[in-house]
Amino acid sequence: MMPVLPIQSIATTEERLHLGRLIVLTGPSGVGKGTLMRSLLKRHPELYYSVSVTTRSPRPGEIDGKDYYFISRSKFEQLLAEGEFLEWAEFAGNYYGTPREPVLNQIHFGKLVVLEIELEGARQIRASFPSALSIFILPPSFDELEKRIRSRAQDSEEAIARRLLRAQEEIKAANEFDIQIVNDDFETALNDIETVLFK
Ligand SMILES: Nc1nc2c(ncn2[C@@H]2O[C@H](COP(=O)(O)OP(=O)(O)O)[C@@H](O)[C@H]2O)c(=O)[nH]1
Ligand SMILES: Nc1ncnc2c1ncn2[C@@H]1O[C@H](COP(=O)(O)OP(=O)(O)O)[C@@H](O)[C@H]1O
Repeated sequence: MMPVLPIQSIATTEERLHLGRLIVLTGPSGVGKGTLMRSLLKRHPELYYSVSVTTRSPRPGEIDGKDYYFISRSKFEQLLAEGEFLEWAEFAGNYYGTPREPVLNQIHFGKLVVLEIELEGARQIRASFPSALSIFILPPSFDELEKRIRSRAQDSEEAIARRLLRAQEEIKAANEFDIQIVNDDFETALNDIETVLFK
């Protein structure tokens, strides 16, 4: 049997990353990142989706440990101080972060790891891991983006307004990322992502 070594003793963070691949999916809130991600995972169960930590309250139907790890602000700040996040950001009044170790371990074992994160976090990943592949999802129009956020009907009017304001800024950053995909027709966008990842 192969001896099981702690990952930390095998390689540095950057060396570990070169053994697998890190994919970043970003774009404004409501553009369809989560829906695309769920379909992608159904079609490709071999992908590893990194479950984020957040201080936002769970929405109806969301499951702790599956959609997010829901934690308090003070716990988040403690984890942050302990260096437990690969990246993190404050978005619409809440903290979000990617747990470091599970992601690095999966990459080390050769998995394709996918992060679905907002702009600031995506920028941090680009800066710390230049070998990561980043995909920016664009809406067909701003009006359509607003419709999608409203149709979800799970956020307060204030939260919707904050997301829309932020979305305008985020869309301007699309060109910073390796690939831009417009999520107009859902199947087409999903196929485009698959082409980037697997072909
Ligand atoms: N930086 C960062 N952003 C995250 C993380 N997890 C989720 N997000 C982003 O935070 C934003 C808000 O997420 P959420 O509250 O679930 O709302 P929704 O994506 O609009 O449904 C989205 O743009 C997510 O992609 C994370 O770990 N780090
Ligand atoms: N291509 C599409 N056409 C129409 N509606 C879409 C499309 N993609 C996603 N949606 C819808 O838009 C809303 C926001 O999608 P969601 O995945 O929650 O976005 P995000 O994770 O980027 O915030 C959902 O109601 C979803 O069903």
